[in-house]
Amino acid sequence: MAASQVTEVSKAKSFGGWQKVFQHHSDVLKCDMKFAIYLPQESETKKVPVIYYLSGLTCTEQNVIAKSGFQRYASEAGVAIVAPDTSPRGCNIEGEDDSYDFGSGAGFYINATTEKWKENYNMYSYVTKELPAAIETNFNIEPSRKSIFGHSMGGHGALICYLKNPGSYISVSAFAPICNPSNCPWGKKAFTGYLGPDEETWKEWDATELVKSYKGPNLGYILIDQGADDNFLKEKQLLPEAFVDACRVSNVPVVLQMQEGYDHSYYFVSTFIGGQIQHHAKLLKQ
Ligand SMILES: N[C@@H](CCC(=O)N[C@@H](CS)C(=O)NCC(=O)O)C(=O)O
Repeated sequence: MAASQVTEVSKAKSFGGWQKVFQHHSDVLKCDMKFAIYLPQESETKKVPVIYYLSGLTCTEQNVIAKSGFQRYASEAGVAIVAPDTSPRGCNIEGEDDSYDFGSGAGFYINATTEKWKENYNMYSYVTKELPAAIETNFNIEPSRKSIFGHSMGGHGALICYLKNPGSYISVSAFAPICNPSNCPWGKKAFTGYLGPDEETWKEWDATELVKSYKGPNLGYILIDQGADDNFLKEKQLLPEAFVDACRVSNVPVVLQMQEGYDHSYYFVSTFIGGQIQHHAKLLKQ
């Protein structure tokens, strides 16, 4: 079955629009995938802009739709929000379910090159090409008006999708992104597994490296919210200062909002998701 053939799994009315989940077969991941889409009421009568949301480690498409309360803000702004799963599922790769930070639930939104993972672990192609094509075929979406954001591993995913496709996404933002995976334990483990030990090959998948040579347009600024009491910040998994320093060097506008007292959880994401959606909506509707 083609990826554009989607089957509805669930639907619930929310703030005048619909929170739906669909399933389809992904050719680039060679497995069945679920994704969530929130369709605001406007989409019943006209094409609406879309914001892709990439989730963090251990998540499926369910976490953000159940925990962040984003539907209120998406409805007010008249934008659709698409939330894919975080990795291929059930591929029968030895060890795929052994750890929370590698394999299932931890696709890192890159294309793997190592023998063991490259058949299935192509989340970058999935979220930048195959999924948008399926969304544009099936829903009332304006293809040229899309933005991207995400949390933690997904915040980094959003940054690399934006930086590797100049002009494709109107804006990007992130919650507590893993900013410099080549230099943190989560990233080193994932990149060694998916890309192999040659760190030179990691650079094209690391936002802090990519921004150093970014020459594309910036309609707005890159917006990052980071909890100041986030344990993963203290453990040096996130390294936002490395990303901000690299942006300064290449003159890419960035705003890092340190949020006093907040941790890494969905209590933090739900507090600031309204602000990030409004940031995107303003640029998407210009
Ligand atoms: N389970 C991991 C942490 C995983 C984690 O914090 N995941 C975040 C994204 S990086 C998340 O969104 N978890 C799911 C949730 O809170 O609903 C640990 O205990 O160290």
